[in-house]
Formats: sequence, structure tokens, C-alpha cells
Amino acid sequence: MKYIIGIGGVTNGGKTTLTNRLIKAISNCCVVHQDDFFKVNFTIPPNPFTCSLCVITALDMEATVNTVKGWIENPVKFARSHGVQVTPATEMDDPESQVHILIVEGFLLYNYKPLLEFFDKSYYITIPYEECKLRRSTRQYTVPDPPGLFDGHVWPMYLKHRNDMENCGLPIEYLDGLKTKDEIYNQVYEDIHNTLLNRL
Ligand SMILES: Nc1ncnc2c1ncn2[C@@H]1O[C@H](COP(=O)(O)OP(=O)(O)O)[C@@H](O)[C@H]1O
Ligand SMILES: NC(=O)c1ccc[n+]([C@@H]2O[C@H](COP(=O)(O)O)[C@@H](O)[C@H]2O)c1
Repeated sequence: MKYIIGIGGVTNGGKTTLTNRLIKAISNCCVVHQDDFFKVNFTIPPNPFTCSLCVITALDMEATVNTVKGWIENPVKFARSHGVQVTPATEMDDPESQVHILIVEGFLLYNYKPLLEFFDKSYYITIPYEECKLRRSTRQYTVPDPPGLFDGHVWPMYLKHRNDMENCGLPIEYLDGLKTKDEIYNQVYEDIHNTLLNRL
């Protein structure tokens, strides 16, 4: 069995934090980080007024989809090539009975149609404006945000994409990013167990 879980959400909502805890706790679990598919030149500081950083065209989404397809084709090979240990299958095991999970994590997961069909679960972390601005102001990106980027580009783009996403047709499960890291992790871990892993 193969399941793909989306952890989407606002920048600095806690996607990476949650993902890192889940991959440690779940066996045979690989991850794809959308941030690894940026095709933007990060040596130039973004201009708050002409910035095109937080948009889908800043990302190589085709490559993201191909990476997901690579995992679907052979999760064991994918795991090995990404340094993830897989539980050894015995000769008696039916290969289909082994569970493999892929987490796809990123801020624009549900805004690219060709990716949508792959998700078995679609989580989305939200935090309010003030908290997001505060967390982003202390985050160390390759190129620091220039003054005005958050209000001029990052937050308006988030609102636009979130609005667009609501019509994507997926049953999105919203997570309150103001809860503690433990609370969010426990909520998602239990939900994954109850809805996916206990199906077997
Ligand atoms: N539930 C939480 N409560 C408070 N701070 C959090 C929580 N989750 C994450 N953080 C903090 O917010 C910042 C961004 O977290 P991160 O997981 O990198 O977010 P994202 O991947 O969504 O951009 C980090 O400093 C992290 O420690
Ligand atoms: N300035 C940089 O070096 C840089 C690099 C990669 C992503 N980003 C930002 O990261 C955000 C998405 O990633 P997070 O959801 O992990 O914050 C986007 O808002 C984008 O602006 C910035």
C-alpha cells in the first residue's frame, strides 16, 4: 500500500517542523520538500514590489510531480536513494501489504492541478497575520527578506493562493498552527493512523 500525504500551509506555519516529526515516527516514510524545487536566483534580494517569489512559476512543479511519480513507481528504491531505511520484507510478505508513505510538504501544494490527484490526505496549516510576520522576521532564508516584502508580496500572495486553493476540489483538513508543536503532531499522527494505517 502506498499513501501520499500533503502538508501544505502558510510560510512559517510549521510545515517542516511537523513533517520532520512525522518522518521520524512513521516507518517507510519519505519526504519531498517543495522548497527544493525553487528555480529562482536567490543571489538577488527580492524587490517587494516586483517580486515573483511566492508564485507557482517560481517553482519547477513538473519536476516535483516527476519526483512524486518516481516514488510511486518504486518507493523502496526511492527510500534507499534518499537515505531512508525501509523495514525488511520477509520472503513470506506480500509486497502489496507493506505500507509506504510519502509526505509532500510546501507552501503551494494545492495550487498546481497535476499534483492534486496524488494526495490521499491534504493538511493545511494556518496562522494569523501577526504571528506569521513575527515568525518570518526571525527566519534565516538564503537571502533575507528586504523591508516591505512581507506586506507587499508574501502575505497578499498567501491570501490569493489560499482563496484559489479552496476551489481545488480536495478535502483539505485545516490545522491551527497556533497550537503547540506537540498538539499539532499528535493530531496529525492520530489522524493518519485512524484513517490510513488502520485500514489494513
Ligand atoms: N506550533 C508551533 N508553535 C510555535 N512555533 C512554531 C510552531 N511550529 C513551528 N514553529 C516555529 O516557526 C518557525 C517556522 O517553522 P517551520 O516548521 O520551518 O515552518 P514552515 O516550514 O511552514 O515554513 C520555526 O522557528 C519553528 O520553530
Ligand atoms: N529568500 C530566500 O532565500 C528564500 C528561499 C526559498 C524560499 N523562500 C521563501 O520561502 C517561502 C516558502 O517556504 P516556507 O514555507 O518554508 O517559508 C516563500 O515565501 C519564499 O519567499 C525564500
